[in-house]
Amino acid sequence: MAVIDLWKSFSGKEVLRGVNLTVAPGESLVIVGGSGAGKSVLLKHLIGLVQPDRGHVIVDGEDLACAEPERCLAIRRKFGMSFQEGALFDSMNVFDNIAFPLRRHTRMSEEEIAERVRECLSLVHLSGIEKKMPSELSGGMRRRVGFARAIALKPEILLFDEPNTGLDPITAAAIDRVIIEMRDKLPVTMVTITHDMNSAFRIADRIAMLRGGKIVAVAPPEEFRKLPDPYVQSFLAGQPVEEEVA
Ligand SMILES: Nc1ncnc2c1ncn2[C@@H]1O[C@H](COP(=O)(O)OP(=O)(O)OP(=O)(O)O)[C@@H](O)[C@H]1O
Repeated sequence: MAVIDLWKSFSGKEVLRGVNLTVAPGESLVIVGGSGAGKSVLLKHLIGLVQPDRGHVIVDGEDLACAEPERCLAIRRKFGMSFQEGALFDSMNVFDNIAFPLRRHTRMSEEEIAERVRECLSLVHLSGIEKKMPSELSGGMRRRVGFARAIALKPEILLFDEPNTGLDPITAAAIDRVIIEMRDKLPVTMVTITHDMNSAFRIADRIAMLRGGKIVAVAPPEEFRKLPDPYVQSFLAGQPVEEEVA
């Protein structure tokens, strides 16, 4: 997947100002940046939920930004998205939450769906909780059910939006282990946005920093740690800075 010279403004405010980024097949790329840097806006472009003012998002050789609406939907099916805090349907039990995309987008029988739900729950170490309601689950479990739903359709690319927000450090580390396991066990490419540098170092093959509407640094974790850029260093020291977008 590649992002080429992506620009986006909202009401005259430039949020993305020429983002360039490539993600290799099977790689786990983590995008970090201060509050308001445009991480969510960038993530929405990757999945075609937002159209750029200028630039391209290339997925398997196709330009998502130029694709016809039907083609855009087909390309979007290649993605699995894990939203902040799991974003489960509160009125459905765990089984129906994970079965939802399978019932909607495939012709699988209920038996096949049950088998796939079992497989997905097993991958996130939550076997046997099909009948539970989201309200009965802890924050970490809800995230993992969200992951199970995101992988149900066997996506090529998994997007994680702040997978650790609001979790205690131990639960956050457990979530990261599940993400790493998914990367190792599934033929999947991963893009995660986060503020959490501890998490970024655990789950990334490469870390990209978004600042001022551009990617200002991309490096594997160990190299990223040593980058001399003062902004990167203040970020690493746990002092995320408010972005000023004009
Ligand atoms: N639909 C929209 N309309 C207008 N402005 C928007 C819209 N979406 C995002 N923005 C603006 O774009 C900027 C970047 O927002 P974004 O949510 O991408 O930041 P972020 O890096 O994800 O921040 P955080 O880490 O705090 O979630 C913000 O100033 C936000 O107000």
